[in-house]
Amino acid sequence: MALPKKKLQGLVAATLTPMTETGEINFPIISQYVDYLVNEQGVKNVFVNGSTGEGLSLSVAERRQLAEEWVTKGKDKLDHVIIHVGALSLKESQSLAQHAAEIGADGIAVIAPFFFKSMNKDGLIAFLKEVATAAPKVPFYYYHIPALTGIKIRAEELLDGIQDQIPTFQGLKFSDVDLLDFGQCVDQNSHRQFALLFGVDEQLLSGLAMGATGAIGSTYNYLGKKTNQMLEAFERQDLPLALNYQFYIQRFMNYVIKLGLGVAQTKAIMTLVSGIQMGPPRLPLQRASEEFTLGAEAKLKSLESHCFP
Ligand SMILES: CC(=O)N[C@@H]([C@@H](O)[C@H](O)[C@H](O)CO)[C@@H](O)CC(=O)C(=O)O
Repeated sequence: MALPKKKLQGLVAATLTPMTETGEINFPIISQYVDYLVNEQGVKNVFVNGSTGEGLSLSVAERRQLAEEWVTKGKDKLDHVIIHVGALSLKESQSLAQHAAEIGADGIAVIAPFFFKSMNKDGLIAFLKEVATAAPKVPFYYYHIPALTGIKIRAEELLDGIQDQIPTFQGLKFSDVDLLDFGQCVDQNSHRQFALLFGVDEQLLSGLAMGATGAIGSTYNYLGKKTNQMLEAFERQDLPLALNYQFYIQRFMNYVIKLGLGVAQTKAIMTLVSGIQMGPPRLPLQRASEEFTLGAEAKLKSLESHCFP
């Protein structure tokens, strides 16, 4: 059975894909990006080519090259580099999984195919199993994000008996607000053998209370430090302080969600906070407006002085 070299826990940044003004991947930025996450945000795990990373908007060749860049530049700095290898084509997904294994990625994750959809567990498991088999020594994570895939198969149902089918299965990325479903996944995981990674950043404290073992999300790129402080407070059972951090994060997220938060806007926020140029998103997404960026900047400044004077 494939076991992670170290248990995947804590925060995992769903990385953005830096792009040049002409829409090409800006590979030289990755090295700086790794150092920023580790040194400024205290985040040592990354999830590459996911939703935030516009993975499904990249070509297979680009996805391979980007995965390689993160593994190479993250060597001896990052604890886990998880590569999302989900695709609509099983063949593409398998070739990305095989490639992830060849370059020494720490794990692979797969989203449910969302054009021709499997309406039942058996079809989805069969697809996931075929992908996992292409990388038989690499820990496998299922990426549950029903709002984007339209696949309504509950995570608790999928998890039930999954390791009998997919021996490399190591955990779940749960990007949904259904805490009943998440709670039932935790309940099934009584021996804590799987990583159950919560994916709704603005509600992470609820996920932790239900038993999340870690979290994957876009905001850990630029709010990793604050979220780590929340995790520490929760660990010490200092709930008032943990709530204070969660409310800080929620106030900001609530503000930007109302303005229309997506990958383009996350790129703008990350550029603002880190100073690293993330560039525009790839079409059909369009870059964030200047008004959005100015608003986000002002909100961050005012929150900083009000919540942590
Ligand atoms: C729908 C979506 O993009 N969800 C994000 C969250 O991190 C999300 O951006 C955050 O909670 C703000 O709403 C992640 O769950 C997605 C993710 O980890 C990924 O990029 O693969």
